[in-house]
Amino acid sequence: MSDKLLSIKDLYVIYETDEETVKAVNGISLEINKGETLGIVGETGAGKTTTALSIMRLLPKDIGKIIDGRIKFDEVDITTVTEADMRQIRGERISMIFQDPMTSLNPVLTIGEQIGEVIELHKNLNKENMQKKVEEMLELVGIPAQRKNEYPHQFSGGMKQRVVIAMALACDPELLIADEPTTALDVTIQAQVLDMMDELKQKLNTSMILITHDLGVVSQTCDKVAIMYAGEIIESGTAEDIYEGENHHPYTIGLFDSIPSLTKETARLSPIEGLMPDPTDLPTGCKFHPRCPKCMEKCKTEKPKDIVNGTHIIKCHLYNSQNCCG
Ligand SMILES: Nc1ncnc2c1ncn2[C@@H]1O[C@H](COP(=O)(O)OP(=O)(O)OP(=O)(O)O)[C@@H](O)[C@H]1O
Ligand code: NI
Repeated sequence: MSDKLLSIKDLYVIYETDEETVKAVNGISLEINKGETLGIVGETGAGKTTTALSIMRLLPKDIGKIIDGRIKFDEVDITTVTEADMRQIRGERISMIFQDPMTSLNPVLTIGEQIGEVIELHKNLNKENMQKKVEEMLELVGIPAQRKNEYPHQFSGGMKQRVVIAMALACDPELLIADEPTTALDVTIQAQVLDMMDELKQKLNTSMILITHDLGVVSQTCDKVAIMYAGEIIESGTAEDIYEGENHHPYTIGLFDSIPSLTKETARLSPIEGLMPDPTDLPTGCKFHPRCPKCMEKCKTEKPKDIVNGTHIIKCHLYNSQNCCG
């Protein structure tokens, strides 16, 4: 049975200007099956949004370039498909919630009008059915249908985010990419929106990519997790591999240590020391070695390979095929 929906193989993406070449994505591979949710986790600048924009083929024109690799969505090769076909895929089969969702709402249109616009683009409905669909979408995200005549400023941040999610789902996409969908919200509202996304995923069987800085955020929602550092996936696996597995990449351990704790008041955040490397001048060997507490001599010169143990993959010299990965 092939229920593979998206597969990315050895993808390399750069941003090229006259002054510099930013190596944003450096050889990532991943797969998502139908109905599955993948979390992509990493610090700022890791290449998460670039990966999402590559799937949508919305990299900034003339600057952002896929220089190698394949992106296959169902049977379509995203890297070579025509712009006309891509336009149809975007919005009809794949939709994306952008990193700054609050700005994706138009202040002068009602919530209902804005959801209606999305539906109109993709579905041929008469006025009455269109209104029904708008109401259905609002209720799906937990907003009473009668609020469709209100304007964005009458909604709280969390409610606006629900509207943005309703718009993204209005075309019944097979894949929803959510780029930091809750970062702008406070912690309680964040949890509510995530719970809702979790429910939607069960109900609609939509595949999802959930992008976040915070390993804690994806734990309840994701089937699989990919951890990105300097444009590479340095560890990936099922949620169980990542949250219960014994062995981890030192960077993943650092991310775990920096999850804010709600329960332990005295717990101090221990963010990973140092900064993400300059993407125009990446370190040799393992890209994490300058920050790695476990750095060995060979990490400075030799690129680590993926060490695979079933579904769990770690790119680190600490492990080899005998002792990985748990
Ligand atoms: N239009 C652009 N031109 C040049 N460099 C860019 C452009 N967009 C992104 N970059 C660079 O590419 C790298 C990857 O950026 P990307 O936005 O994919 O990271 P991210 O993981 O999504 O980070 P964040 O968590 O901050 O959103 C960064 O070094 C970033 O500065
Ligand atoms: Ni981003």
